[in-house]
Amino acid sequence: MAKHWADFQYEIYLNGMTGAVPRLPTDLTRLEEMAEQRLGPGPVGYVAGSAGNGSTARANRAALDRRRIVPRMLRDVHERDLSVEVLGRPLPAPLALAPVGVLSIMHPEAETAAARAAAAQGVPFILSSASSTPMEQVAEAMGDAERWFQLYWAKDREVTRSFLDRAKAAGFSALFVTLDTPLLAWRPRDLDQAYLPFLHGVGTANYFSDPAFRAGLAKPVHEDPNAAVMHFVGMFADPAKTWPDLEFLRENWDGPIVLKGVLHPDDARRAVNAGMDGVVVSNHGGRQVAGSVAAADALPRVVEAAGDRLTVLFDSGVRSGDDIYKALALGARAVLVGRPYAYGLGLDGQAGVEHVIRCLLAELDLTLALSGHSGPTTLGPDDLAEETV
Ligand SMILES: Cc1cc2nc3c(=O)[nH]c(=O)nc-3n(C[C@H](O)[C@H](O)[C@H](O)COP(=O)(O)O)c2cc1C
Ligand SMILES: CC(C)CC(=O)C(=O)O
Repeated sequence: MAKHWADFQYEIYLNGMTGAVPRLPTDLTRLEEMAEQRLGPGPVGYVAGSAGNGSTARANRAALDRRRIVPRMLRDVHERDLSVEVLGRPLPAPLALAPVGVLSIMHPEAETAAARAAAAQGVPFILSSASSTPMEQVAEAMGDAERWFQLYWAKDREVTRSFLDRAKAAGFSALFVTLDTPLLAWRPRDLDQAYLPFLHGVGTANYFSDPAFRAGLAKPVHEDPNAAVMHFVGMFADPAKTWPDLEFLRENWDGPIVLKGVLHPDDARRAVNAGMDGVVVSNHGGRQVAGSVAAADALPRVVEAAGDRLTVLFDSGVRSGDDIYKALALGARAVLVGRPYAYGLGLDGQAGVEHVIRCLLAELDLTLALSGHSGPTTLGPDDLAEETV
């Protein structure tokens, strides 16, 4: 019998018999405020912030909230199984941790703690190129657990080649290429505090440890760390890239390649033509294009364009199990979650990230069961109604 993630609720109640209550809230929307009180406005502002006046991030939430679940009754849900296949891999649940850069601003154990949490719960961890921990260290902490690598497609081809080689050698099985960040967006919350984490003693050790990256520096990192950061800022992404450039990645990566940040159905068709394996329908959690379409509103059209030719994943605004349910009903195979686990990490390290994963999946399990589904595979658009205000 598959694991029932919902059992977490009775574990919490039973622990309560000895006076223990969860160290973190089980409504994950409360984490941001707690994290800000504990960790201060700079780091939490960076994590919480978004592009422009925040309208994209708000639209992400509104698009999920506007869709309502239409539960079905009397459908035998006593045995449930949340497992799905993603990119040819069996996963225990339709969830992965999104790539989030420089996690050392949240916790000293940074990506290592988050990756351990993912491994402990059986959820894939997507490591950011901009990790504050070298990818080999993160991989070692994960044993043989499922890990995927997110690529910022650098201007310097040798850095990209080096990252791909390192990721392969470190056992990352899939490549997520982020397309929506050819430049860093206008982010007022960071600009108003003049806070860019890379310049606050954090650096991005994943680049700084890379021989091809270091070869481009005039001075060693320790002699001029700010110059190294500015070199990173100038080269980590390449606004000159176009669709034919994907051939280079296809030639240099044997495993699945997923394009992250696709919102237009024509771009999904282009992904198919370029031989890609999947897309993440995402607007980067509202952090890139101010005024962008909400990710959940873009999802159905991308799903339709992809047909069965691409694995369609989803992120941007997911804060609860019912949000995951809605994204799956709109056609996503699985979802990624970003900020909630970053706050969990900041507040309680590995245990905090595990708490976030367990809350999301317990709530998903219960939402499915209470709505008449024994697993994600039977969900469809008919399980949702759209509120018109
Ligand atoms: C602090 C922070 C850093 C991020 N860094 C990266 C990154 O390095 N690479 C990337 O592809 N996406 C990055 N993202 C975007 C996430 O992968 C994901 O698309 C987004 O967080 C999803 O929205 P959510 O935070 O509402 O769940 C970052 C997001 C945040 C909040
Ligand atoms: C710009 C990156 C290095 C990090 C990122 O993706 C983000 O802050 O959203």
